[in-house]
Amino acid sequence: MHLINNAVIQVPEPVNEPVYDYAPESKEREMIKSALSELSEKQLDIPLIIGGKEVRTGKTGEVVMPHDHKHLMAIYHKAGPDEVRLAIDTALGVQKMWQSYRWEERCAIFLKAAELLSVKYRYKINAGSMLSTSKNVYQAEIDAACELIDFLRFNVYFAQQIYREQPVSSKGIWNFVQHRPLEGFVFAVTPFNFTAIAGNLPTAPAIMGNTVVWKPASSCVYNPYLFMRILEEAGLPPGVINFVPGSGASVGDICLTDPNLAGIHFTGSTAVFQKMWKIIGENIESYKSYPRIVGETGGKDFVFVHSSADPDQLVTALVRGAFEYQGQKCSAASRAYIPKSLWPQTSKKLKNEIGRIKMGATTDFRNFFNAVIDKNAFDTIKDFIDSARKSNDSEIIIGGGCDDSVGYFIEPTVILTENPVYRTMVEEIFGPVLTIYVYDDEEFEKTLELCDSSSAYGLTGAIFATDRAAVSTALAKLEHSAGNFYINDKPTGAVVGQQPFGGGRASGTNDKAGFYTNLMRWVSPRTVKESFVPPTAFDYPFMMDE
Ligand SMILES: NC(=O)c1ccc[n+]([C@@H]2O[C@H](COP(=O)([O-])OP(=O)(O)OC[C@H]3O[C@@H](n4cnc5c(N)ncnc54)[C@H](O)[C@@H]3O)[C@@H](O)[C@H]2O)c1
Ligand SMILES: N[C@@H](CCC=O)C(=O)O
Repeated sequence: MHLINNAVIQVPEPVNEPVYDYAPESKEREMIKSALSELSEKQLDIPLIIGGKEVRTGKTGEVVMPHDHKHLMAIYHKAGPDEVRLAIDTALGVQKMWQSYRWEERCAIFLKAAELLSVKYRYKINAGSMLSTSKNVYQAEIDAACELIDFLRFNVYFAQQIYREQPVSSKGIWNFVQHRPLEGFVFAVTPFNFTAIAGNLPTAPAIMGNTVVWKPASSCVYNPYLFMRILEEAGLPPGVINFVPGSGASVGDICLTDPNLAGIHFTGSTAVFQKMWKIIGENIESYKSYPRIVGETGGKDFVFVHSSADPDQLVTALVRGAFEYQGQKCSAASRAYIPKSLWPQTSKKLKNEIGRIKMGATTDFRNFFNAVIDKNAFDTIKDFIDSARKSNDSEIIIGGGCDDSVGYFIEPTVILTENPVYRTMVEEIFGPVLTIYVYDDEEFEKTLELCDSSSAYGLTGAIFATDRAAVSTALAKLEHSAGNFYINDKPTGAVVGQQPFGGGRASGTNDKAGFYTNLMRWVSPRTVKESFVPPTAFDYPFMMDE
């Protein structure tokens, strides 16, 4: 029995989790160092978790440190068809049980998980992120600890907001809307680059009462597994979220063609999302209800500069926006439009600043810059750099070096092009490569139009200008170019509850992660009308005898 009765309960007002700075001599620095040593020394054997039970298939993959790829951190078991079917059946089997929980009771579990992350597991999850995905301590802190905590606390709050929003009732009747979970299971498919996103995609539907099959990215299994254990410790009943690492297509094809598929919650590349959507389209007659399709995908994020911009602010934003986490953020600045008048001082300062970046392992806290995620990413990014080196359209003006002998290291790289549709100006690279196009100052508006039309994506973008009219023009001309638009700020680093995140065009369905609009996708509202004193005859008054 799950009953909290005789109380209108309110979830705590969320505030963003404070970000620790890990300064030398600080307590948190000491704690993270000790978590790093502990995790470096131990090898995990990561099972699937289905219905709360560990499942080991013997078909395994490896988790290595990207900045030291000979260092094995874990092996993980991969799901085969039988395990995927078991995970689906389990999710379906516990649906009634999970839906019998009052929403406040569900929320308590996720609030507890947030608190566990904040106080008990903060250093462990950050160390996991630093070692298994090569994030420096600050990047790990803002993601694996703070953003994930924020997702949990804010989503619970938004769930309450959704449940509270009710229609009016006229005299003699009482109307209400019940936000039912979806019928069937939700398939959560998560990317490698954010522990927070990996944690949010299965938990957002679960907060709204759904049960989930969760497939983490093969290059990011370690932290999702740690988080799965935290959810269990927080009291998540077995089977509500089923953790099934494995190959994308082999897990995906079974889940996507199951008649009980109620929705997909995806973040990853545009190509994979489009493939999934096609499979759903091809099978549309077979589902019990129309699957909700929610996907946040790739980007070709821009920094657009007006001649009135402050060069110091601009260069800092370019360095952070393009090169934090080695450019492996969907929001990373990967193309910039700079007016001729500002180019000489901007290019000089950019070279100086990038020259100060230290690259290496995440365990050395002086390194701003670490490795890219894996061999595939290394090869793809290197290929873009090699082809830019050969092309007549482009010139590598900073960086370009690649070395995978110890870790997957690619230098922060800047390409200059005179061709505004050169491939690195329009295609997503997902690595530390920024391409710059220098335009004539008087062609500001024309170049804004070019920025808007030249790439298929619409995720993030920024305008740098001190002239207010220029800001207004950019806001208007670039209205559909970015779902997250920044004025005099880098295009990365959205904070849950402050800048709801997501983009349109080829960048996704723009349901905005960490906002009530996303949670609305995981419910199917039922409207109920009760008549207190129903009429007892059909006649209208005008039909009465005079
Ligand atoms: N818009 C956003 O909010 C956002 C956030 C983070 C990352 N991203 C995007 O994610 C990409 C990088 O992440 P990635 O390399 O993990 O992306 P990816 O598309 O390679 O993989 C994402 C997930 O899809 C799975 N997958 C692959 N093929 C599949 C298939 N056929 N069926 C089902 N699942 C399949 C993968 O195993 C992984 O779990 C970039 O394009 C980036 O822009 C977008
Ligand atoms: N929300 C993050 C990006 C997530 C994608 O990788 C940001 O705003 O930088």
